[in-house]
Amino acid sequence: MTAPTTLFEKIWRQHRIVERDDGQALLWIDRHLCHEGSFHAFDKLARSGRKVRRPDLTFAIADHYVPTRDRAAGARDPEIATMIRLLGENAAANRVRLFGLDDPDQGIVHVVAPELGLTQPGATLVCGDSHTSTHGAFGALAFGIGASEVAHVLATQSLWQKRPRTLRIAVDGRLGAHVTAKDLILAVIARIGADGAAGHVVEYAGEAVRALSMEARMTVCNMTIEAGGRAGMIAPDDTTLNWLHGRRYAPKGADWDAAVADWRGLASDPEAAFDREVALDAAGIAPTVTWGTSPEHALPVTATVPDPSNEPDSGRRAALEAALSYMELTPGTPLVGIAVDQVFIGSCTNARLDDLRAAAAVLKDRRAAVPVMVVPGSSAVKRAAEVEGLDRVFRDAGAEWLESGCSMCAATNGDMVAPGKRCASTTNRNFRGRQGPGSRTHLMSPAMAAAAAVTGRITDVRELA
Ligand SMILES: CC(C)[C@H](C(=O)O)[C@@H](O)C(=O)O
Ligand code: SF4
Repeated sequence: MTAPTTLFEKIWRQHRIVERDDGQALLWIDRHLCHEGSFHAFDKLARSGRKVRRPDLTFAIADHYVPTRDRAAGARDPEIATMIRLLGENAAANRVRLFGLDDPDQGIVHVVAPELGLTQPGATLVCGDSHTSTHGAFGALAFGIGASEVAHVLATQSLWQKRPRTLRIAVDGRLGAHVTAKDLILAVIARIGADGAAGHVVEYAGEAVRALSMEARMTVCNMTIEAGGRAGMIAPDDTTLNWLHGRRYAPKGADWDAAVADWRGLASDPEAAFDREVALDAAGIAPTVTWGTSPEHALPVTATVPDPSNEPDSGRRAALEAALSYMELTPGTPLVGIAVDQVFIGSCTNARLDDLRAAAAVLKDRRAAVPVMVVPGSSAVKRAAEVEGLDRVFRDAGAEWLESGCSMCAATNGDMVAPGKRCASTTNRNFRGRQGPGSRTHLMSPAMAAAAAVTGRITDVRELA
């Protein structure tokens, strides 16, 4: 009898080329995704006279710098245009498949790779981007890496990694009406803290997680990094296999059957031990929004802005005070009713088809009271949404329907929230200045962001008449 093992351990062992006594292992990497930020690594590779070792396992996708308006004109800002051009040049020089600005499959790397079937159960997948944790939703071991690691993977298709610890987060019971994966993960982060999963690979389990769609699972795994986690993962099941079947890069025919036979074994054994376990009750989770400048500053929308004077630890008290002052909020103010200047529906967290459907369901036959940008997660999501008429719903509500990319999530392409303005956003980070210098961000689900659009205030979508 072999000892019971976790899903993480199974993938780790299958990819380990060597493991040293200090816990560092050299891992084989099945998929490497690159966006515009990878130019440093390509430079390093070129300077050492090397080429990409496995161009067939490397994919380049333009997302952070792409314009969301008037795309045919390209990026106007020369520095931004250079970033997009460099990705294309580096991909071409290394015979790497590029999904560039004009590609019908362009989109945010963490939306596009799953859509194309590049993300597969049991695989190791890396990208020079922290939200690579998204891909763990398929039962892959997927994590973000730094620039020198990107260069290492480009050159060798392998990577040294320190063995992480394991944390299982079990969410049992059922989520209530209008309570989504975004609320679930914000509630998790509020509970364990922005560094609560540091050094750990998180496996999400439990009835509420099993009930989530693939899109929703990606939302959960995406934000694992906001709890400091190395990676997030969910064991593959019928939901995963049904979603993946028939996608462009998914195995076909007999290869599919063989892959499925392997993937069916990818679950933590019932007796497998985790370094830590956390349990939550889904029924206790309300629509959740952030009030501060860290994703852990999240509360049920029915709550009030916290009072730092209740915090006994002086360091933490000062941090809360600073967050409130940046956000220009007063302790005790109900979250419901806080006026927002604009709404952003987009990002690798919440701009898949399901997310756009949820936002459109709220905006249907209503008008937005504030400016709203809707940026689909990929060009394919955009087309699919248009087939369903979601673009009409958004436009009729007065929202802008734009081209896919990271856009106002990190404001790298120039789409920004103006200083001092408050944005209800479906993104994953509410750091100071994240959506532009001086911007104020409230994270929430697509349905909640749509509700905020309708009233111009933070609104409990369950109460929207
Ligand atoms: C630019 C990129 C490296 C960065 C990340 O690592 O996540 C970005 O995608 C973000 O969301 O902040
Ligand atoms: S959408 Fe936002 S979080 Fe996702 S990769 Fe782009 S900038 Fe990062």
